[in-house]
This record gives sequence, structure tokens and C-alpha cells, in this order.
Amino acid sequence: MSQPAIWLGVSLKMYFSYQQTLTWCRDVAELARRHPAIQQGEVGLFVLPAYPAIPAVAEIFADTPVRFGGQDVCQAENGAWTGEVSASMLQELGCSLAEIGHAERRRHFHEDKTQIAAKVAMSLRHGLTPVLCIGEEQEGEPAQAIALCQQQLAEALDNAGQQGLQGSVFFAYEPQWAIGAPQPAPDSYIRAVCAGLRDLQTPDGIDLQVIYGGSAGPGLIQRLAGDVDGLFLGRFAHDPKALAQIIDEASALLKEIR
Ligand SMILES: O=C[C@H](O)COP(=O)(O)O
Repeated sequence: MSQPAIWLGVSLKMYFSYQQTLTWCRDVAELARRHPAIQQGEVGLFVLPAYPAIPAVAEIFADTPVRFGGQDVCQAENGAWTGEVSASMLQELGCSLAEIGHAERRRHFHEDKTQIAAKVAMSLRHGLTPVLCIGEEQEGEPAQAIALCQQQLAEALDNAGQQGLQGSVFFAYEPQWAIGAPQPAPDSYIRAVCAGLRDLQTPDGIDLQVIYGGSAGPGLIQRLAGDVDGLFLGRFAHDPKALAQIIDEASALLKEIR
């Protein structure tokens, strides 16, 4: 089966309790089982729950095409890294993704470009698709955002390129000023930046899917009309009905543009 034309990813961050996470995932699994666009592989769905919920989430999504992964991953293979979770353990639990470099981790945990590049390489080495979060801090011109993202992307993929690692990377373009906001960045801004990001060069064997995150919700995917490969959702996917609506919109958009 070919790759989905539109990807919808959801990070649950630390919003839900354990039981709330399982309830939400059961609703999403049910949605995935009955939605033709998900079942036919036209729209892809992935979920990033908190670490302790991963084994239960794996069971819930077992008979669905929904992918799941960690909200972070350790840069080291294994050893004396208290509190960290290795790429190999994520893989062992059935994860196929690892989120890396989210603005909140850069802000609260001072993650830097060296750690991020090491995490990307470690993920690819273990067959995990990095969900690499990049975006400018302040609102400016699209050209400035593209230049900054280009530099951050090159730094993040540097180790992987040098090691000849191959695989897919979700490039989650998240302007930091639009995360946790009442609404996403303006449509024209997102379209201009994402169109530029899709043209960026990557090391041989690494392909990018550009998805937009930052207060994304119902209505946005159709307004971006094919300039992005998908959305990276947070709060506005907490209501499963809203997520169902976004899947419907993605499916309708594919019918329009094909
Ligand atoms: O991980 C998801 C993004 O940071 C977006 O979160 P948000 O939609 O709640 O702003």
C-alpha cells in the first residue's frame, strides 16, 4: 500500500491522566476502524502518548493502522541515563515514532542542537521515524522562518547524514509563537513557509513529510489546500469528534485535489 497522502499526528503532551489517555485512544481506535480514509491508507494517523501509557496504547491500536510513539527519546543507546527511555525500548514496545526537539523540551529542559541531532540519528538507527519539531520563536517574514528552519534542519540531520542513516522524517513545522495559542498562524504564512520547507535538501536516503503544528484544529487542513503533508495536533484534537472532523476534512481535500 502506498504512503498516506495526508498525515495527522497528535501529541497528548501531559494533558491527560492515564485513564483519560486510554479512553481517548479507544475512541480514536474506533474512529480509525470505521473511517474509510484511514482504513484505505489515504489519511495516516499517529499518536504520541506519555511514556507509561505506551504498552496499553499499543494494545488498543493493535488492529488499526494507527501508529504511535514516544514524546521524546534518549540520545544514548543504553546505560546510566536515569529517567531516560531508549530508542530500542520504544521499538520493543511497538513504537514506530519518536518526537524530538519540541519547543517545550527546548524551553524547559534546554535541549540543544547537539542532543537533537544525536536523538534523530539514534531514532533512525532503531527504525523509528523522528517527528522533528522545528520553528521560529518570534513571528516575522516567511523567508526568515524558512532560512531559520533550513539551518535547524541541516543541524538536526547532520549526524544521521554522516552515518549514512536512511528513513523518513516528519518535519513538524511549529512556529513557537503559535503553540498553545487561541488560533494557528495565518494560513498564508503557513502555506508560504511550508511550501519553502518542502523544497529543502536532505541527506541521501532521508525523506521529509512536512506537517504543521501550533493550535491546528478543524478547518485548517482544507485552508492549507495541499501545501502541507499534514497536521501535528495538540489541544484541538482532545475531543475525538474534532479529530473525526479533521479526518473528514483531509479525506474531502484529497478528493478535491486528485
Ligand atoms: O505538539 C503539538 C503542538 O505543540 C501543538 O500544540 P497545540 O495545538 O496545543 O498548540
